[in-house]
Amino acid sequence: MAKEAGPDGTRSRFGLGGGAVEPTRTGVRQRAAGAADDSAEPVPGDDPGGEQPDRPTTAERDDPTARQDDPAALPELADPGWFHHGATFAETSFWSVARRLPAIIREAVALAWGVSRTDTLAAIGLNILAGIMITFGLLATSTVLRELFASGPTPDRVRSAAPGLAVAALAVMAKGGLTIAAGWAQARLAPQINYRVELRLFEATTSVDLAAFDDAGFAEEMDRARDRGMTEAASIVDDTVNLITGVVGVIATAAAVTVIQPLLLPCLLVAAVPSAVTAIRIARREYVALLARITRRRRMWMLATLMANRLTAVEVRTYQMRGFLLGEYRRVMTMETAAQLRLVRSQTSTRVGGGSIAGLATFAVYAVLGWLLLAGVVPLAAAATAMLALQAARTSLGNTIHATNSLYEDALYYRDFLTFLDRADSRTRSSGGDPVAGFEEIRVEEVSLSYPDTDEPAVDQVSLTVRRGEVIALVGENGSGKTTLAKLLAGLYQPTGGTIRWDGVDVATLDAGSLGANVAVLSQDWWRFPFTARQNITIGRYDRTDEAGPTVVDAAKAATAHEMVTGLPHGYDTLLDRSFKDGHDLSGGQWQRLVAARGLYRHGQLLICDEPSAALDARAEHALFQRLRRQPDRAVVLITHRLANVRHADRIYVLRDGKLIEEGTHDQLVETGGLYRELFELQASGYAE
Ligand SMILES: Nc1ncnc2c1ncn2[C@@H]1O[C@H](COP(=O)(O)OP(=O)(O)OP(=O)(O)O)[C@@H](O)[C@H]1O
Repeated sequence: MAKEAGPDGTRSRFGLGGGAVEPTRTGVRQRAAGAADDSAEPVPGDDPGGEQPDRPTTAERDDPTARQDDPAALPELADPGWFHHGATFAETSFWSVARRLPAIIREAVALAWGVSRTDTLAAIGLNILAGIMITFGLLATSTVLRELFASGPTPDRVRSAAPGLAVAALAVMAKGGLTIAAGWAQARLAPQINYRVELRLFEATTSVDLAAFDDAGFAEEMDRARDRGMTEAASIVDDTVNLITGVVGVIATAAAVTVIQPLLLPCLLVAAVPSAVTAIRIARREYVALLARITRRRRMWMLATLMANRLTAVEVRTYQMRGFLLGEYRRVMTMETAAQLRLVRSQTSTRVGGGSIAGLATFAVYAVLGWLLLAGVVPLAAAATAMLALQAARTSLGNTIHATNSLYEDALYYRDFLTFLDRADSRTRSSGGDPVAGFEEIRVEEVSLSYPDTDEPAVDQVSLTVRRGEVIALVGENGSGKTTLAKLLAGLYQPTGGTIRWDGVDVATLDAGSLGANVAVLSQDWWRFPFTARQNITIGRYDRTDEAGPTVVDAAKAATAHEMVTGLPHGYDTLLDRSFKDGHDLSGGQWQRLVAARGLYRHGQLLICDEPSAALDARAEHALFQRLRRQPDRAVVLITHRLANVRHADRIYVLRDGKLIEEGTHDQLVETGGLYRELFELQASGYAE
């Protein structure tokens, strides 16, 4: 564990904290003085290079600045989330790899078969044929040597060796040609697999329930699947073909060796085992180390994105955050680099140990061969061919071990991808349920929602009614639950309590897709989609073919975006992304007009507007709210802190701490007195003064 001074010259926690540095079976862990012994916590398997996250002491947790200057002290990174992967450690032993290998190979072949049968057959079949050529070549070489070492005049010996020589040359040529053809098929598989797998990942990420994104574990798994898991699909197929090629090579040479001298076969195996064990240990360490470092790596990516991003560039400069961000980055990097150095050190010692044993084994093999030669058990020509065969076998064995090693390692990452897909599937609402064409009335009955890992519900037993043709408003202070309630109404979240009914039918029994098709949301957290202005408006109904709903221009006009868009260099076809050539950007308010146009173009029967005018100027805001007035064919749910805009709502619901505390028209609520009146008068007083 690194104990040296940090980049800013301060001493590490181990020098300052007064706690004991506690060696564990798996490395070194800090035990703070007076802190409870945490040795009861699970310490998974064999940790490469002592990869244990440091945990903050109670005092450090209470005072986040306590370890501020300490490069090894990153309390936020001490999240022991990776302990959840404890089971993985148990599954990475040598024997469990050996047991899992057939299943991995089956999976890889099925993956390849799924994208192209021809290429799969060619990649495997041609490599097997190439292997057979090795046996032919070796046996022909043996014949050639036997003829050459025979007694008689040289020209006669050469003449007798010529047919064998021709067969050996043909075998080499055939092997070369077959290997190239197999390589072509193998190379063709990779892009096809990548295409299939990437598509599968994004099909999953775009279909999971929104709630999954509130779960940090899910986000981490998604990052792991994207970062490594997804890209390993093509690798495991590649590794499998290489493994098959290697095994075929070993069998081919073993067959030749058996013909020459069967006693040499066990020697081959003895020489292979140490290398195989070493390679698998190294792969295992690498993977386990990555698991342990994943939180830190995500933190680094996040910081890297903040420092190299056009969207954050302004704030980074205006708040002069450069020093802070670089400091944070250095702190994480210091830990990350130390972890990598520890890994490299432990990998090297494993390699040294394994390499020495492998060297001894090879020496033993050559000694046995020499003894057989001296004892006259094998003639010279056979011994010479055996040397060649052993050399070829060693190469094939080396390739086999390398392929096994890569296959095993890549399969661990690929399993992350598969695990993520399973997790995503379990968090995706299954399609089905009754289709829904619209509604007359939506009833929210005693609905609650608690976010994961929170104590208080964000929405707490709320009941309300939205009817077609009405405008209702949700009002309340920050964090009172308005947006959460709106997301529940939009079907983006499933209530953790209570029921939402569309015309008396529980939405849980309705088809989620057709329910969503009736909803349009002008979200508070809108995104600047890097497409053209037209696409930015139509993206919410990109496949609309009928005349239902406004045209692009009508929607843009209603949102006071039309003139702004026509003023762009290419009008509606202007690309709104400055990071591409001819790309353009808009002001915050201009973007919000476009977002409003997007919502109006979508033409949902239920239109939810969450702070739709926060960035709009007075004229644009006025125009937008005129448009959001009562319309017979749809219901509008308005969320805004500008209470003047909700005066005309049919009903105003006032929320506090997730609970519904007031309900009525503007006049009724002002008349009754309460939070609404207080907030309204506060705003009105600003204008009156
Ligand atoms: N994704 C989330 N995960 C966990 N808690 C959340 C999440 N989103 C919101 N919350 C919490 O739920 C509560 C209600 O948040 P919500 O966004 O619904 O409030 P709001 O009334 O819309 O606030 P504002 O007026 O600031 O937009 C808050 O305490 C907030 O911290």
